[in-house]
Amino acid sequence: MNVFVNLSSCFVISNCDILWCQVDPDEVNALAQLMTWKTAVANIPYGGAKGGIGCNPGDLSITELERLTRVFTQKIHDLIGVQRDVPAPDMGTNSQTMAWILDEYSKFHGHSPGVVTGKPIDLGGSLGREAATGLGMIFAIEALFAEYGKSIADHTFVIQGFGNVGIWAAKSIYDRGGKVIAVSDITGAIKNPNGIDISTLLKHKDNNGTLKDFSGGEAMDPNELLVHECDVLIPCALGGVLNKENAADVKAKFIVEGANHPTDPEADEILSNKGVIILPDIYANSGGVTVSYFEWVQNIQGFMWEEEKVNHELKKYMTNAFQDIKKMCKTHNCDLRMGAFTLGLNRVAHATLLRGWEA
Ligand SMILES: NC(=O)C1=CN([C@@H]2O[C@H](COP(=O)(O)OP(=O)(O)OC[C@H]3O[C@@H](n4cnc5c(N)ncnc54)[C@H](OP(=O)(O)O)[C@@H]3O)[C@@H](O)[C@H]2O)C=CC1
Ligand SMILES: O=C(O)CCC(=O)C(=O)O
Repeated sequence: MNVFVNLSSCFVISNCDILWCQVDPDEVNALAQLMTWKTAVANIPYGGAKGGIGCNPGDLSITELERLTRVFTQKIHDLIGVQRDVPAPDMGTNSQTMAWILDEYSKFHGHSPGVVTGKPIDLGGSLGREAATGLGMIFAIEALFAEYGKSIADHTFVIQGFGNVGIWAAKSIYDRGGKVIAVSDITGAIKNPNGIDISTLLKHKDNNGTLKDFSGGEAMDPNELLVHECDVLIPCALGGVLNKENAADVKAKFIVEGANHPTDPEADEILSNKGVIILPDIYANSGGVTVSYFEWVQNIQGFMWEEEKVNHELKKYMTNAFQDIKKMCKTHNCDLRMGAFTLGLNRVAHATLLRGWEA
């Protein structure tokens, strides 16, 4: 098994999200960098980091996963800390993983709820964290659609990935009257041009662990999903899924990057030339780390916020970040991805200069 961790340097405290999936050091390095720009765009006092283990959690028993997580924590416990680096869940990890990290870390350093975020509520987790990345994306889409006088209910959506991010995005779209017309997980894809009943699909996935054989939709080729006719495409699974092989065939008018780096640079150019509007990952999926920051603040305060307050603050951060990105786009006459990177880089550069680290 290939076990590694990459923790990047930070201004205040970095945020080391933990992936249990197929990973390699270059990819984790790139993801750590993305976190740095993401936390700057979100305007929260974190840097960026990422750690991962190359494994398929689906192949491991619960006790194997626990042992793996505890050994991983034994290797990194001196690198993380409430005021140093705060791990959070990412692909293939969840609140249970965070509970094991917290417990193992606490054996070395004493009980420290603030050392991880995305943990179970009963161990000091934040209300609203589980939904935060998906819901944050919805606030991002609403901020974008407000520019066109449109709403979620006017649009059709296709979602790749039905895990933490995909599920909460689908639920939030469904609750607002939007039509999710196709979704996929690792086992396959389903479509329904009239809109999938997401609450029934969730029960099906809970009971069967897969989208397969769902009676409220028709099976479709998962490779077709990304180029399926729709208004908004939301990749919420792997990186690099939009590439030069399929970008020209994408029919969506908007892409909202729930996954990290789902669009490779060649695809980005092809899609931009086609006039597709992309809400970039470092903004679109920043709701997760934003509520992780709220969780850490609550742990330090020793005070739990109501879910309404968490969601209200999340909406404020997502809306403010969108306005800040738009200002960059206007100033530099650029698209949203360039606007978001410029915003993030400028904030990091400004903080660097203030600290006297001028080269
Ligand atoms: N969790 C978070 O807060 C954040 C996550 N992200 C990013 O969002 C993405 C998803 O993360 P998250 O939801 O947490 O991960 P999860 O592990 O909860 O879910 C991943 C989903 O992707 C599906 N999947 C895996 N491989 C494929 C494939 N080849 N084709 C289609 N679907 C596939 C899985 O299928 P199955 O259900 O069958 O296993 C699962 O539904 C990742 O890129 C992650 O880095 C970004 C910001 C925050
Ligand atoms: O910090 C978090 O809560 C997780 C965020 C995350 O995994 C990401 O933004 O890629």
